[in-house]
Amino acid sequence: MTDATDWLRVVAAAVFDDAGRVLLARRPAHLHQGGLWEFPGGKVEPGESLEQALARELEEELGILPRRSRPLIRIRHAYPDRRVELDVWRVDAFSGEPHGREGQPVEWVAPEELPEREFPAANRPIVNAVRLPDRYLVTGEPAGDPRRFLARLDQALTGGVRLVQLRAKGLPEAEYLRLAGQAIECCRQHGARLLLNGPPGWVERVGADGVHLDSRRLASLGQRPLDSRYWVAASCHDARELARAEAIGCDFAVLSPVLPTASHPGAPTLGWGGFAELADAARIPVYALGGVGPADIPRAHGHYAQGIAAIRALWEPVSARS
Ligand SMILES: Nc1nc2c([nH]c(=O)n2[C@@H]2O[C@H](COP(=O)(O)OP(=O)(O)OP(=O)(O)O)[C@@H](O)[C@H]2O)c(=O)[nH]1
Ligand SMILES: [Mg+2]
Repeated sequence: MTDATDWLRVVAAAVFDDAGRVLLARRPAHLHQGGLWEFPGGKVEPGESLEQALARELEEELGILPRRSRPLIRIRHAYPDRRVELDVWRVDAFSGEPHGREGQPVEWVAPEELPEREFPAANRPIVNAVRLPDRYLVTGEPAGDPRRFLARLDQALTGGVRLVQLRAKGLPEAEYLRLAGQAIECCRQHGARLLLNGPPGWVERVGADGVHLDSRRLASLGQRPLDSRYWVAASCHDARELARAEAIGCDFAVLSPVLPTASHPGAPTLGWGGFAELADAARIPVYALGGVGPADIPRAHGHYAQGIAAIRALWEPVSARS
């Protein structure tokens, strides 16, 4: 028996196919959390590295060998009868043909359909991590002709951005809402999601995909402002704000500043070490923001981040990049 005070170390995998679907397995009815869907995986054995445990479990349960994998999220969850530390990896290439080697049903599922499945309680943040991309664009302030702003947005989306926060603190309400409508249309054309950095009530009015709460709104809310069909994200700067974002049921957070930025010279920064400590302890996916760009994505993944969030590094016109 496991000592009740111990954390049971588990590795699990979000295995993706070339069509972007993820592989689920159904837990046998007699096991812990039986009958629910899960990401294939199992207990780490003594002396095993996480990568070794991942390769062994995927071979035992699915008959595949991971060829390209990276950390996705680490979540600790206390069930009434056991406490698990789930190290979830994203597997983007593998050899072999996956099948339920232990007789368990397996199924390829599109990420957007995951919310309809029933998972163990620990899996809510994992499902969000699977559904979220590795970069989150925060728009620069619109200035002048909105057509220039929309052209830039289109350029970022063409470059692969799939999640956008419309941040335009300087615009009056009517102009913000008009721009939001146009930005949503632009995002739709690329299959991307748009979150409003504004009052949650605006989201349904313009048909956005969710809300991004700044620190002030996060502090003022006692509960999640929108239902689970929408994304709810929050800007955090320390453990207290992250705890608040989790407590009100946010889907993910952005934690900053990781590194010094041109917009806040001399401001104290977390550094990657400080970031990793907070992101690891968080129970929701966390993006790294502040002085980081797409080139930092692998490093972010090595520090418990979902990926990077950026204004400058994702928003500059391509021609202006060196
Ligand atoms: N594999 C997997 N386990 C999960 C998930 N979510 C979750 O809470 N768990 C919990 O993590 C633990 C995983 O153990 P497991 O039963 O898969 O272990 P295993 O493959 O080594 O099984 P075995 O001990 O029967 O050989 C269980 O307590 C399970 O409830 C998930 O998505 N995937
Ligand atoms: Mg298992």
